[in-house]
Amino acid sequence: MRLKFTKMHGLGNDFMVIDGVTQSVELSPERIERWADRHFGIGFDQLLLVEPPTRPDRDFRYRIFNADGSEVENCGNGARCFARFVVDHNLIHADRICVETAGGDLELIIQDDGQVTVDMGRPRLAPEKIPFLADERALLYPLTTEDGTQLDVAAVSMGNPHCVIRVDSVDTAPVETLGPELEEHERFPQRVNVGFLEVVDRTHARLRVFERGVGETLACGTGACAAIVAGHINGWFDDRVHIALRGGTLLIEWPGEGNVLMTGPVETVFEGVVG
Ligand SMILES: N[C@@H](CCC[C@H](N)C(=O)O)C(=O)O
Repeated sequence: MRLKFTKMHGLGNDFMVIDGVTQSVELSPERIERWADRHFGIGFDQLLLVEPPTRPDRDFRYRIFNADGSEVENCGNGARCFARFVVDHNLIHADRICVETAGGDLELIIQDDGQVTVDMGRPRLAPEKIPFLADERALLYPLTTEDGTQLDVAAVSMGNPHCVIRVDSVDTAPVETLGPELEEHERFPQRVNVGFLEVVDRTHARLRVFERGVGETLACGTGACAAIVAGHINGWFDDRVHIALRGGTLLIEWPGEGNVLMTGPVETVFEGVVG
């Protein structure tokens, strides 16, 4: 099987993007894990697969696989790359693209300056929708770590699950230790992406994310949306927030209800063929 792919990134969160509309694609978790390897493979955080839609009101089906081979529901930085990819590969001629994902529908809007805005849909806050084990919905939940420390965390689904912890500084946040521990915490039955959020002021934030199935990445789009939603419901943010991730900055807009909008850049790195 010789397969054409494109290497892309959104703020350093990098992707192998495959056109599954004009090519027949056979994937397995082992093959994805091998390709994701940064020494023996192509190297990426997620593999994005473009497929024909299963519904007439959608342009494409957008599938996402983490570097560990697991298929997941949503990827925000990937959605921006997806929009650029389908236009550059002449799979569609439009600047507004509707896609279905396992985590819900998204609308992708290509701006005149090349940035892409993604309508990420509504955040889900009910514990059973995340999923998160809790008796009732709360703004912050007490969560006990292995060493008995009690943290206050927010739990948000942007189609995929996120745990958000407010920290004084992302520079000293225990991402490498607490990230993997909370990713597997028993109260998140489908594992979770763990965000460490520093509130700079009401319109600026900093964030590091330990992603489920990958490890710490340079940026996480759904993680940025989840962090701003968590901060907004707790009264820390206004409706438009610039959020700085390790690889660059996203604009997140959410007025406290309805859909979350995320705007940011996209880069194509190279085209390749894998055998
Ligand atoms: N990098 C992504 C999120 C990718 C999926 C995530 N690791 C998960 O397992 O849910 C983004 O930009 O949103």
